[in-house]
Amino acid sequence: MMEITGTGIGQGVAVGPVVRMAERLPEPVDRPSHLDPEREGERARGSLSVVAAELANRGAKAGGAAKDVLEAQAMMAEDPSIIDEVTKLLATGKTAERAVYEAFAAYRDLLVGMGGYMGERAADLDDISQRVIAHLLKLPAPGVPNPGHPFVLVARDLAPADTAMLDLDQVLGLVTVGGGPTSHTAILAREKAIVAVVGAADATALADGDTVVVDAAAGLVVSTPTPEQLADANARIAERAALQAAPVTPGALADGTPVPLLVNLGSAEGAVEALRLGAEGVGLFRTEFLFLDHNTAPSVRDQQEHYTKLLRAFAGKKVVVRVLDAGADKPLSFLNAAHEENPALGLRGIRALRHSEVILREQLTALAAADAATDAEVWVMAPMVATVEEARYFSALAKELGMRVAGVMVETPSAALIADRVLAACDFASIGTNDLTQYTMAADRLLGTVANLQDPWHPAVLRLVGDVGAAGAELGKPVGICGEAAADPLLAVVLVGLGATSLSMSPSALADVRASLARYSPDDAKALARAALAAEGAAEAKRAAEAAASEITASRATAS
Ligand SMILES: C=C(OP(=O)(O)O)C(=O)O
Ligand SMILES: [Mg+2]
Repeated sequence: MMEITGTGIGQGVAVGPVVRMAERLPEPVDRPSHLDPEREGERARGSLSVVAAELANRGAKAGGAAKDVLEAQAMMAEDPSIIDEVTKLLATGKTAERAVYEAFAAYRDLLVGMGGYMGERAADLDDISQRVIAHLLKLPAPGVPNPGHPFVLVARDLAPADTAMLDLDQVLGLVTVGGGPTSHTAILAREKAIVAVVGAADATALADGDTVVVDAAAGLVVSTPTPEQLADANARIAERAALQAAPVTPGALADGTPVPLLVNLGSAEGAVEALRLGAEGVGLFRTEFLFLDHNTAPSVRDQQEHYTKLLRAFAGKKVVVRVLDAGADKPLSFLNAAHEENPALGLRGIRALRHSEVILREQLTALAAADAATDAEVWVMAPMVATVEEARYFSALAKELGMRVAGVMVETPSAALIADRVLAACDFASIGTNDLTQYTMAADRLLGTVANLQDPWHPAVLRLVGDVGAAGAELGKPVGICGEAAADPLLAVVLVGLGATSLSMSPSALADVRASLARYSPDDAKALARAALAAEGAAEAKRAAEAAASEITASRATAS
């Protein structure tokens, strides 16, 4: 038995055999081959066609959009001009591995030079090149493995594209060595309800085939568990399944005070599942995920189409759309391609949009058009606001372009500290606890090494949330929470006690948070908030809230 600690994502538990993600291959050494070019040519062509067949096969199995992508990749692997280039390189005495590497690299540079749609295919070529070289070297193909049975994926880290493509029938759980709790890998894992532990530095010790229990609620990975641990994990899996099957009701405290439960979405695709789980609307639509792999600004028409699809799905419900949040962990080259030493403190969010106002205007125009054509209640908000002047600027522009309700995200300590003035300049605030924690604690949300500091339970963060809540109550303006903190069932109650009027989270967290809110009255929530606020640190705040919660439950048990 071995226990590995990390940051758990969500409350789930998974049990299964480990399959490790193969590391990226090193560049093949440029040394003369000891085979003749004909023999090397046979090796290269053989591996190219095996990889092409594999990709086509995977495409056929996957269906949908993945099928088109994989089939296009399969064709690239057997492109005659690539094979010609490889043959030419082999004639100079290179090995098949090196020739494949160089031919794909040259083709890749050509595509990058063309830019636009062609440029975007460069990463696909890298992937093929890696696969062919792996086949030549008889090594496992890099990327997400496909062992043909359900497994727990262990990886150094996962690209957002890899996370987005995971086959959830096969991947029971995810353990990454790197990554913080609010990295986008973690956010996507949460959105897809993958049981995950990230920032598990010692996960490098896990080997293929080891049975592990991934306990996200405890932030633990247990390898070769005891029979008792296994039985306990399986019982918890069954318990959670029962909770997920409980009836979906609107979010409310024990006395019936409504706390609307909204969802964070990155694309319209998640709408059906979110509604099934009881989403009362969308509290954060992250528009940048639609455009992360584009290197030009999306057209107004394309955007309008995306937004219309989303708004239609949520007809009659509130949908809060965030304008593009580029920079730092969400790079968008068309908004800011400049190198920055500290991108989290750089030209990002509303700052980048102001710098390229035409992109912001186009986005608001597309959104207003989608709003006019549908029946959802659309609110729009700006990310990374740090000044009252930015709030005023955004609100005025949004209204000028036809939006009815415009607000800001409170993600910087400055916006929280003068929330009364920020809120006076717009219609609502939505607290992004991921960035607010990053900036309050001065701890990069992408860095596993400082993950222990990225804890929204920290009383410094909670105090800022309380300040925003108080300003909202004073001005009669809504204060939502859309950072991952809202997905923690007990912290959600604390946030309501601090003045949050709605909570937005990944759909997979709705059932846990709904059940938790229903256990406490508004006064209870305030008591939990007071207990957490008075603590010394994050861990103490959590323990204080847990103690206050137990007391409330105990006093209720004696009263009844
Ligand atoms: C919700 C937030 O925005 P994102 O995670 O997309 O930066 C946040 O910062 O809490
Ligand atoms: Mg943010």
